[in-house]
Amino acid sequence: MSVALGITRPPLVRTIPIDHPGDLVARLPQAPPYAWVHRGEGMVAWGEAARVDVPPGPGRFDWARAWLADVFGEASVDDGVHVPGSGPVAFGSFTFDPDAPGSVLVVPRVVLGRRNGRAWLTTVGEAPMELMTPPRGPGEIRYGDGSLTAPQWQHAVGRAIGEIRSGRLEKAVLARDLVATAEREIDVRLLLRRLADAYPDCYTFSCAGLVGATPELLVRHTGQEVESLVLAGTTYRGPGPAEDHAQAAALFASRKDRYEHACAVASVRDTLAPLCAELTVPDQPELLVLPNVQHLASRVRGRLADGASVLDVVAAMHPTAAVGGTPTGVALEVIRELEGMDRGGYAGPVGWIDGRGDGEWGIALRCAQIEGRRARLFAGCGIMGDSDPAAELAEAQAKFRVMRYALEG
Ligand SMILES: C=C(O[C@H]1C=CC=C(C(=O)O)[C@@H]1O)C(=O)O
Repeated sequence: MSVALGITRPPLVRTIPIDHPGDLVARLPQAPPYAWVHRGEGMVAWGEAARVDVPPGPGRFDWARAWLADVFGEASVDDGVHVPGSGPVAFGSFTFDPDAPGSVLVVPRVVLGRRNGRAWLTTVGEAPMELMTPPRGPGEIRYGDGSLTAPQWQHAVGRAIGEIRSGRLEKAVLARDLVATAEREIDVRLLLRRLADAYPDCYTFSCAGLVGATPELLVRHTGQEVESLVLAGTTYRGPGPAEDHAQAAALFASRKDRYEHACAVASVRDTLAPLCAELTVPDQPELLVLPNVQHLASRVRGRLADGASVLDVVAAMHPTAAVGGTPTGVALEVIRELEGMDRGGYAGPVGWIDGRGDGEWGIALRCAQIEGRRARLFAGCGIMGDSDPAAELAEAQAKFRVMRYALEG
């Protein structure tokens, strides 16, 4: 199963402390970038020491774990920093649908990281020379419908509402896609720059062409500690603080949004509880205010009962009700029946894992799959029995704003 590319064996993975790397995103050379950045900290990476397409199917996380054990296991590691993210690291993106192709793991050749003010540089084998050209804008962007037009999607939402009212399920998250075509090849570094600057409270990510700024942390794993930020229930930003406040108050008072949120929290609680010796789930959600929308948010914290890695936890948690629905199995059937598209990596787990099993994985939201001059943008909404299709469409448009801004500036 060994797939390391062009690296002498055993590959030497060396991590050294470094002084002030400055802005992480600004240090990316002209190579397909890997990134996980939150409030200026995290990691950026480039080059591919090893890469694998994870075979689709129900055993994909087990397969990924075995691959990682092989690749990390054969490395000779000299880690002078010893923090989560130092030493060998893999970035990964898993498709939403376990049966869809497109899940990938990559061990970059060079990683630049910063955590709690400490910075490091990891190299696998000889660090490649890379061009430090400034990113160029993509020029004019044209948008077209993806799998469904807006009216078709509203119709699908209406059908989901019918299924919910008939008692088949309680909640389904329906998404749609838009296709953007740029004048010139899209330089992902520019998108990362804009996302990290405009959405510092989100996790700006890039992995194998999947790029976005997600507010939803599926799981952070540090030693035995795990943390998840559950989001569901959305309203708009007002034009000023008073309107913002009124929108937020209406969100907290909305039965539909509170129940939608409760479903998402329950799905996370129920999957984490058997893995954890301790688990804290807040009674009430808090408010997460982002530049485009406001969300109901619950921070769930736990202490793992045994030595599960972050990927074990990801495998147990995906898909949460924030992107699938309740009950999960029926929601996935309804999504397949009504959405009319393959979600690809959208709403799937995206993040990184290190050799100790620590890592951070988000749910790939507010994102696009980039290929050359083309970007496929995704946005979805939690549908409940009392949802209004027009309001859900407007919510999806607000969520698209993140990637539209990344492309257009
Ligand atoms: C499915 C998405 O958002 C989820 C996360 C937060 C709030 C959501 C909502 O209110 O519908 C969704 O559950 C998306 O952004 O594509």
